[in-house]
Amino acid sequence: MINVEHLNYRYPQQSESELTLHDVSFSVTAGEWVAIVGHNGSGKSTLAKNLNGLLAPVSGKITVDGQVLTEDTVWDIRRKIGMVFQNPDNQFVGATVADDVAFSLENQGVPRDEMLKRVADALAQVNMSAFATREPARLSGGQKQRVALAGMIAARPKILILDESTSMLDPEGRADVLATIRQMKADSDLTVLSITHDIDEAASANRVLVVNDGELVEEGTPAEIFQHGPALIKMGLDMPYPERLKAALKRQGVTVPATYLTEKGMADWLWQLISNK
Ligand SMILES: Nc1ncnc2c1ncn2[C@@H]1O[C@H](COP(=O)(O)OP(=O)(O)OP(=O)(O)O)[C@@H](O)[C@H]1O
Repeated sequence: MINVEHLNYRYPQQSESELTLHDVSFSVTAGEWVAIVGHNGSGKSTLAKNLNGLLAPVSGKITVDGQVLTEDTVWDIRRKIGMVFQNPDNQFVGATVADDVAFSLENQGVPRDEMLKRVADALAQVNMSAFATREPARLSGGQKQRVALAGMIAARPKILILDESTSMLDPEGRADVLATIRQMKADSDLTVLSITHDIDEAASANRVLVVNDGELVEEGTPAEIFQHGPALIKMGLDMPYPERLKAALKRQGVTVPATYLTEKGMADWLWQLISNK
């Protein structure tokens, strides 16, 4: 669904010898959920903006749903990609929350009855029905992120790119959004690319890509990547709780399993450890 080959990108004010993205190549198959992690400033947002043509690379090739990204195809490609940014303020166009969620549907020429239904359903999914007639600018950061996501649910893009779009939500809100995305994936063959510092969001992905200083340095399943323990912090991820507990036990001289443990796995292992004493 997404294919990136030898992508190089520099901002106009950078010198010829500098690159913000350096020789980045990866593929995402249809229906896959890929998380992109990396420390602040490593180039993740720049990569996302290259994917939908908001920024044009120095060199390299991007193919989205079989179309090579060029000046001629950029509008077609943008229609297939729904993007939710960390700070959705700049994305709001409607006078009310409902207008805003409806905006892309109007552009797609969706009939009015269906549009109203899709908007109501999308707002219900993100628990924002009560805010339908409010002004988007007056909402809290987390509410804005929910509305931006509702816009994507209603628009039904083939690809959803989330750029730290759960960062302003509390843990419960984040869990709700992840559940909503899982539901969207179950309803259609949605491809998801999520840029995140949140370990639960990364754990929801099929695959994790690690970006460091503009280069793709590693990729693996969440379990493979999480085994890095404390090094995860350098990768821009918060360390998962079982890994933090494992590190603390190891410091106390306890022999801990080398494999990645989920919270349930950790509870089972601890139970066994205590039972054997
Ligand atoms: N508009 C811009 N002009 C010039 N340089 C920029 C611009 N936007 C970002 N950069 C620089 O490009 C590099 C990569 O930034 P980018 O926002 O892509 O990183 P990121 O990994 O998404 O970071 P974060 O996790 O903080 O969002 C940084 O050094 C940043 O300062």
